Amino acid sequence: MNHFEYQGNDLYCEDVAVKDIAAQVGTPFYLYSHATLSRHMQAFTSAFASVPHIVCYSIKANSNLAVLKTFVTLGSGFDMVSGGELFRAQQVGCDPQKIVYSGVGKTEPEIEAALNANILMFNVESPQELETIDRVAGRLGKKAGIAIRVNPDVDPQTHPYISTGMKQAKFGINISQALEDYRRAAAMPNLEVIGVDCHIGSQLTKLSPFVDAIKKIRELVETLKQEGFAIKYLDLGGGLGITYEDEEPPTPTDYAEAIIEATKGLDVTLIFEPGRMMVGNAGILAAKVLYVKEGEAKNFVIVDAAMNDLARPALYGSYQGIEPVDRSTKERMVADVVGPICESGDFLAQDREIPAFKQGDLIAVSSAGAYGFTMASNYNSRPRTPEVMVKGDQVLVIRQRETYDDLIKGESIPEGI
Ligand SMILES: Cc1ncc(COP(=O)(O)O)c(C=O)c1O
Ligand SMILES: N[C@@H](CCCC[NH3+])C(=O)O
Repeated sequence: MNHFEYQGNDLYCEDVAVKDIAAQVGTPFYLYSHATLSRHMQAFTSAFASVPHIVCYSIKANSNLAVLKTFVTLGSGFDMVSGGELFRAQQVGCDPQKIVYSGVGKTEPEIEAALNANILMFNVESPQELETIDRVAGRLGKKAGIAIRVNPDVDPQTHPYISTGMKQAKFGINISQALEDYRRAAAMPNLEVIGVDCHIGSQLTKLSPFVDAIKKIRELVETLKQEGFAIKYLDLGGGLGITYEDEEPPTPTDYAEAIIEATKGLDVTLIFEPGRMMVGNAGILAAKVLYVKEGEAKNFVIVDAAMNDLARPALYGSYQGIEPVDRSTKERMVADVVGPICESGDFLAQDREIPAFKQGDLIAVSSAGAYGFTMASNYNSRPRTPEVMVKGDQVLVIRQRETYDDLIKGESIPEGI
C-alpha cells in the first residue's frame, strides 16, 4: 500500500496532485510520501513488537535528511556503510547506540569517526578489518563493539549484482571460518564481541533463503554462547523485496513470523537493516515527455529523466512501472521510454505497453524511492533532480535542483593549461 493514487484522472501523492508539484518545481523530480514512509516503518516495527529488536534503516537506500529524520522520529536507528552516512546520521540526531556499521572497505578515518560517535556495533567483514578496528580503538582508548558479518553461503534467489550471501561474494567471512575469527577477536584487547551479523542480498521475494540462513547462523550463535561469548545481538540485515511489477514478496508480518520462529530460544536482541521495503514504493520519479519518436523498429518516448537520475534499469535491467500523471488518454502504444543521455543503455523501460503519451505529458516512474536518487550521478553534466516530500497537503522541497554552478563546484583550471 502506498499513497500514490488517482483522483479522477490525476495522479496524487497524498492530498497533492503530482501535476501541481511539477508546475512548482519543474521536471524531473523525485517525490516521496511521508505517510507511506511512516506506514512502512510502523508496519515493520509492529510486526516484531513481541520480540526485543532494533530497526536500523539502511541509509544507502535513500539518504535524504528529511527521509532519515522521518525514520528517527519513529524510533529507527541506522545501518551505515561510510563516513558520509555517519555524517548524515549525526545531522538528524540518530541515537548512536542504534547505529551499526557494515561494509567491506572501512577506512581508518571512518573507523575512528564511528568510534568517536560511540556507535553500537561494527559488522566486521574480514580478519584484517578486525585487527584494524582493534588498533584504532586502542589508539583512542576505546572498546569497539563488534559482530562478524557471516557469509552463510545461501542463494538468495535474486539478481546476481545484489546477491551478497554466497561464498563467491566479497561480503562477510565464510561461516566455516567465522568461529576461528571470533576466537581471535576475543583475544584482541580493544574489541568487545557482542553480536553476529548476516545479510544475504537485496530484493528477496521468498522467505526460505532468510530461514535457511538463520538455520546456519543459529548453530554458530549457540556454539559461541557455549564458549562463553556474550552474544547480545543477532543482526539479520535487510533484503525484504517489494513489488515492482508482479512480484509477491512476503509482507512484514509473514517475514516477522518466519524470523521469530527461526530465532526462537536464542535470547538475543534482533537487529534489522531494511532499506528498499521502507522507501521503494514510497517514491516516484516524475518526468516530462520531450519527444515521441516513431522508428522503423521501435517507438521511443524520450523524457527529461535519464539513467543518471535512475540507474536501476540500465544497471540491472530492472523493471520500473511507467504511469501517466494524467490518465485520461485511453489509447495505448508500445515503446521504449528513454532519456537524453548519449548511451543506448539509457532507458527507463523497454518494449513496454504504455499510454499513448504526447509531447509535454508527465509520467511517473513508480517504485523509485529506493536506490533512486542515492545512485544518481551528473553524467552528461546533468544537474541532479530536486527531491520533494509530500506530507498531507504540504509540498516540502527537501533538496533543491542542482545548478550549473553546483556541477563545477571544486573544479579549477590550473594556470598554464
Ligand atoms: C549490509 C546491508 N544491510 C542492509 C541493506 C539493505 O538492503 P535492502 O534495501 O534490500 O533492505 C543492504 C543492501 O542490500 C546491505 O548491504
Ligand atoms: N542498488 C541495488 C541494491 C543494492 C543493495 C545494496 N546492498 C538496487 O537498486 O536494487
